[in-house]
Amino acid sequence: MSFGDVTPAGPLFLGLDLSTQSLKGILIAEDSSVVTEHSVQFDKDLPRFGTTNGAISGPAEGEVTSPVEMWLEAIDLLMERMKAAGIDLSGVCAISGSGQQHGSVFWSKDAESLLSSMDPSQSMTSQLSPKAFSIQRSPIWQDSSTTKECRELEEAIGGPQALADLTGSRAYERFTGNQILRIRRLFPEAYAATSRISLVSSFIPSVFLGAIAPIEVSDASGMNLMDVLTCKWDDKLLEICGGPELRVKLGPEPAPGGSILGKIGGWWVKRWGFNPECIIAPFTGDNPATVVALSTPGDAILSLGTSTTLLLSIPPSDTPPARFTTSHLLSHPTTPGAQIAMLCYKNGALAREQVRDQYVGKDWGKYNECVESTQPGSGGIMGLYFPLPEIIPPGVQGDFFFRLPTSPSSPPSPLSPSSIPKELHPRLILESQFLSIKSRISAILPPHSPPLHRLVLTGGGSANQTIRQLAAEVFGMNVYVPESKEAAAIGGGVLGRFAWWRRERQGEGTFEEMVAGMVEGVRKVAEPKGDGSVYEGLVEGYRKCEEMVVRACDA
Ligand SMILES: Nc1ncnc2c1ncn2[C@@H]1O[C@H](COP(=O)(O)OP(=O)(O)O)[C@@H](O)[C@H]1O
Ligand SMILES: O=C(CO)[C@@H](O)[C@H](O)COP(=O)(O)O
Repeated sequence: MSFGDVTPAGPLFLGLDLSTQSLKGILIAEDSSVVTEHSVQFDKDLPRFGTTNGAISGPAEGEVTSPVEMWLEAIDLLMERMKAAGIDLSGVCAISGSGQQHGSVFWSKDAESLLSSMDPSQSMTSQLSPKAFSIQRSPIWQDSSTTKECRELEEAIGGPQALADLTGSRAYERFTGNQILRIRRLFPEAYAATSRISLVSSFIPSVFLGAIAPIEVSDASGMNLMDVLTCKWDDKLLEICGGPELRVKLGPEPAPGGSILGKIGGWWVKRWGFNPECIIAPFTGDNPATVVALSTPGDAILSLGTSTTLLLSIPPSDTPPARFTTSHLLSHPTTPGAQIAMLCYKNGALAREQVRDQYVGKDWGKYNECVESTQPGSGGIMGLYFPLPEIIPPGVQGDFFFRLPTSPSSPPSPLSPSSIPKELHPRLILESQFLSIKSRISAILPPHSPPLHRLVLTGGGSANQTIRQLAAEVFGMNVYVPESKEAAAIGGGVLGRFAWWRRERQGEGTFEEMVAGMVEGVRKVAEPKGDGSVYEGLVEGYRKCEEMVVRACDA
């Protein structure tokens, strides 16, 4: 939806989400209602980069990158599309947003001068790329090439639990500190030529500011470089991953959400008609931004984008929450002392899409018919699908099928893929993906937490009513969705609004005070039928199948 040459009066806030497959731009009003949405799909709209679902695999084993020039060109194109839709950007008071987590951008020594002197008659892409970057293809979260670096980091810091206690996570291949360690080892010249390193979430505000922005606290939690409780860089981790020069390359200590990084650069005012008083606030990771947009105490948020990600808000407490080697704890983007518990799966929407294409054709309608024509529990068959090396459980890859035993003391029996009826696969992947999450939720909830009472879905897959209904059945919760499935971009708009709202109050006020009394922007779309006993009874069976998959992959 977009307005012609009439843009609503009143302050507007632009939220951007630079995710794996696309760049989304959402304009929201002061009450966080959506005014207009636009997007750029990387594969379809920018085919010259040759990405598949926004990424390039290889050449090294496990290597997955995205061209930074593609991200720049997507921003240029998004602005063109918003202008063509008649959006008057002079009403935008603040810009913030989100980026896919863990991805890294390596700026060259010419970057700052190039950023600060862009000619409004030229595109950003033509002026910044490739000269502003010492590495042209940015490692992203789907990369799994840094297992060796992960083990080195854990050993140097005292083991996976010690690293999780310090940073909120054990070492993960996609986490930026391990990516930096690998780049420093394999491409020392490029590393030496790097003046600054950004996350995707600090890369975007840099181009709006015309200067390199600091990394934001919540997204910094996805690097294995920051103390998750103090929100400061940890010198020992920096030394291990990037040497004595890394602190300079990372810039200042991570910036909290709701702060003001500066005003928009002159290039944006002259080329696109932004108000010179428009402020730029720190962007955050797409998942923390989703929490900003949707989180209400007692809600579980499930993002069904390229990654499947479960998010739980953890309020401030006198005792820091436990950290685990099987999940993530992130600092909260807007509330000091609060955190976010996160489970993240690499085989999310693309795995579901692959099952759709392989067994029912490129048609979500047919996919849904298969789900609805098969029974809950799939007649005792379990299917686990990991086309990419998975994060949870770590390192497993391939498709695995089992028949659950009738006796709880017996193990599941492996089945051959050829024995599985084609029409069962759409249900099998949804049930196993959701059962994996269901089997882990209670472990990541802080002790004495109130029971979760709602599941809020977002991301591309949340548009699918069949998936919504199956989620309600598996989790035994009422399912809600926001006005737009682009919660990360909306969260970005809300972050910009928060920075603007605080400036209006001379820097005073909390995020909770700002959102208090706001209309909740979610609606109920599904509720569980029956007593949910089918899926409660399948959790242990799922766990046994997963254990067999881990053993088979370790063999
Ligand atoms: N009707 C649908 N049913 C299930 N999945 C869908 C549907 N529509 C889109 N998707 C999935 O949504 C994914 C894109 O989600 P999105 O949240 O935009 O991704 P990201 O933000 O990670 O780039 C696609 O990979 C696609 O498979
Ligand atoms: O790695 C993670 C979180 O740890 C992923 O959630 C990325 O942040 C990608 O996000 P999407 O493209 O799936 O939105």
